Amino acid sequence: MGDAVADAPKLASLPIISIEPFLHPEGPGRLSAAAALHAACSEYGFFYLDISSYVDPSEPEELTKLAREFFTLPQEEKDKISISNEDNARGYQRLKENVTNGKADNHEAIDLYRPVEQPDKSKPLWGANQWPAIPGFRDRYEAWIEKMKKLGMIVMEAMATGLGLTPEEWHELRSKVDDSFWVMRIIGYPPLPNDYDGFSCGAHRDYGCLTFLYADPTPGALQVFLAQPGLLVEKTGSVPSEQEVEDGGQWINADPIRGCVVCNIGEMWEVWTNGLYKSTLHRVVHKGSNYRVSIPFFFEPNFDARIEPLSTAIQAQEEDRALRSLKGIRKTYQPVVYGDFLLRKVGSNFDTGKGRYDTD
Ligand SMILES: O=C(O)CCC(=O)C(=O)O
Ligand SMILES: [Fe+2]
Repeated sequence: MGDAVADAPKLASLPIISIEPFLHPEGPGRLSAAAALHAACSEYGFFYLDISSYVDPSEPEELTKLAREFFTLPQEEKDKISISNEDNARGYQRLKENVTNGKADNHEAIDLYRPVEQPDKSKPLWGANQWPAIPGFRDRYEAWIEKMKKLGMIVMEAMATGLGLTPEEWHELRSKVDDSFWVMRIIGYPPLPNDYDGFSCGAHRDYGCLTFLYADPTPGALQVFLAQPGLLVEKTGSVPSEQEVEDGGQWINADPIRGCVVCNIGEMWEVWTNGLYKSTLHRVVHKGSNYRVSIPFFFEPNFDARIEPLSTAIQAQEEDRALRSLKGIRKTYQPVVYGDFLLRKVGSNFDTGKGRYDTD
C-alpha cells in the first residue's frame, strides 16, 4: 500500500466525497465511501464534502446574505457586540484585530462558541455569545449550528468506519465529541490591498477536530498547502518549512463548489491517528474586488475530552513501518485534554491581542 500512495500523483484539486451513503443506516456504497474518506484524510487532510442531499444549498446562501447585512452596518453598530464586552473571544472583532503569525489578518468576524451553563466573562472563553439585532439572524444561524453538529457526528462515524475502528473504539471515540465545544466564525473579507504586509487570513492549521467551511462563490481565496508525499513534514510551525517548499510543496486553490462544504482535519484528529491524518496548512488570500463572506463551523471535541492516539492507529503503524516513514511519523503523539489545548491556543489572544492561530 505504501508504494502505491508514494507513487500516486497529487491531484491539483481536492477530492469530492458525498455524505449521502452515510445518511441512512447500512446505506449502499458506505464502505467504498468510507475508504475514499480514509484516503482523503491521510493524503490531503482536506476534501469537499457534498452535503446537497443533507441540506438545501439555498440555506447557507441565506446565511451569507444576513452576514453581509451585518458587515455593512456602521462601525459603531458592529462594535455594540464587540468581543471586549465579553471574554475577548465571543462577539465581533474588527478588521485586523485577528493576528496570525504576527501579522494582522485583513478580515472582520463574529465568533460564536458552544454556550456554557454559567457564563463568566472574566474566564477565557467562558462568556456569553453576542448576536446581531438583525431579524431572523439568530434563528437561521442556530438552525445551521444544529445541522453542522449532527453532520459532525455523521462524519465522525464515517471516519471511524474508514479507519477500521471496532464498535467499542467507536463508542469510546463518540463519547469524546458528543457534547462538542463547537466554534463558528462568520467572517467578512474586504479585498486585500496590493501592498498589504499580511494575508486575509495567515497560514495556519485548524486545531480541533473537523472544520466544515461554507464560503460564498468567490474564487481564488482559500489556498491549501500540499506537501510532497513522503516528505518528513515539520508539524510545529504555521508556515511551510523551507524543506517543504524546496521539496515541491504547493499552494492550491480550494474554490467553492455549490452543494459542498470544504472539510478539513484539525490537530485532534492528528493525535487520534498518531499523525496518519493530517491537519493541513491553509490560508486566505483574497485579492478580488468583492467583499467575501465565509462561515467555518468547527466541530470540536468536548471541552474536557482526553485525546490520545487510538490503538487501531498505533497497531496499523506498528504493522506497517513503511507507512510510518512514508508519513514522516517519528513519534507517538502525547495525550492532551482538548480544553487545555484550546486555552493555550487562544490564550495569547487575551494577553497580547494575538490571534487564534499564533503558535508562539
Ligand atoms: O475563510 C476561509 O476560507 C477559511 C477560514 C479559516 O481557515 C479559519 O477560520 O480557520
Ligand atoms: Fe482554518
